[in-house]
Amino acid sequence: MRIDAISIFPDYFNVLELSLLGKAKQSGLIEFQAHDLRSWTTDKHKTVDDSPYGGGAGMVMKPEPWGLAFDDVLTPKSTVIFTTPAGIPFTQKLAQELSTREHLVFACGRYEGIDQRVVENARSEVEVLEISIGDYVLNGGEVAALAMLEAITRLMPGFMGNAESIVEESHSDGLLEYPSYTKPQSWRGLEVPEVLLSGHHAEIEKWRRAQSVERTRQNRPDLID
Ligand SMILES: Nc1c(O)cccc1[N+](=O)[O-]
Repeated sequence: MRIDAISIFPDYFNVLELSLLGKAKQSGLIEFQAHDLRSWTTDKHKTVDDSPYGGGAGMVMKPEPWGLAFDDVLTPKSTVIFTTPAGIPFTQKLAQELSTREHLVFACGRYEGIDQRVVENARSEVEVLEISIGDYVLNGGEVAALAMLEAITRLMPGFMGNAESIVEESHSDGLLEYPSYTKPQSWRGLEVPEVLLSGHHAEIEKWRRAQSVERTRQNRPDLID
């Protein structure tokens, strides 16, 4: 998979070198490049924003630099992801779907967002998704892109050393993950649940399933229809 990220703060993505993603890049599983949107400005001040039509607070990202950036970066097989609070919810299911795409382009807005014509223009050429990671306010789309990048790339075949580890995770089966324990067996007077020491795999699976359902009921009743 090829992944590009376009931002006025491309250094945000340097952190990817530290993680498994760095190894995936080295192994050739993923090609990643972050781009500075200002590379596509044409004035000496490298202007990327202007005041909003219709008035209102803040500034809006101008369409021209984005259009020139997409002209250079997009291919017919690209999927453009605008990270925005106004987007569809990012879910494990969506991460799974996006993990099979050939080329992802993350468009990271700042200020009050990107001129909507940038989305419309891109949509006339390639697949475009406006995606949100949650109902809270960030200063820009870079952090959201990093979260999505991690959730998507770790699902790619060959990315995680132990493929099983991505099977039993929260949200992989619509439920939250069961609680986990490791050595020591007793810690500050707190014991590991007996069933986990029994070696009885059927009973352990039954207990874990019940724990997942109970944890989901407590923390995410919306996931249980
Ligand atoms: N929530 C938010 C934001 O405030 C700014 C950019 C992207 C997002 N998001 O993806 O959720």
